[in-house]
Amino acid sequence: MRCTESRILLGQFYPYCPQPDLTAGIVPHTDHTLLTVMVQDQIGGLQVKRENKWVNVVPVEGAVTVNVGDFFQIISNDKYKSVEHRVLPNRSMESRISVPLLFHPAGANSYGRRQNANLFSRVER
Ligand SMILES: O=C(O)CCC(=O)C(=O)O
Ligand SMILES: [Fe+2]
Repeated sequence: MRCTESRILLGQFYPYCPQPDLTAGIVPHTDHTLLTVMVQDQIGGLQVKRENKWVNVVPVEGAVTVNVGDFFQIISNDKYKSVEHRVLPNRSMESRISVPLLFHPAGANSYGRRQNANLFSRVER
C-alpha cells in the first residue's frame, strides 16, 4: 500500500456566522484518510471528541494539527483510533481559514490486514 501517493489539499473558508445557534457548521465525522495534516488560523472552532466530551483544538501559531483517519485505525488493528471531530459555526467577526492535507492510501481498491484476529474485514472504496 502506498500510503502517501494520494493526497488532496483543501482550502476551507468559514465566514462569520450571524446565527450560529441555527447553523450546523461541519457536523461530527471521522476522516476517511490515513492521516489528515492541517494548518489553521487563530480563529478556532475545531473540536475533537474525547471521553465523550467535545474539546476545543486551540490553534497554536506555527503548529499543524494531525488527525488519525479511518485507514490508520484499520491498518493498526484499532490501536490508533480515528478521531471524531466537528467544526462549530464561526462566531468571530473575522473569517476562519483552514487548509487540511488529506493522505489516502493509493494503488488498491480494497484494504485489509494480514494479522490474525483482525477487527475489521476488508474495506472497499
Ligand atoms: O476546518 C477544520 O478545522 C476541519 C475540517 C475537517 O474536519 C475536514 O475537512 O474534514
Ligand atoms: Fe474532518
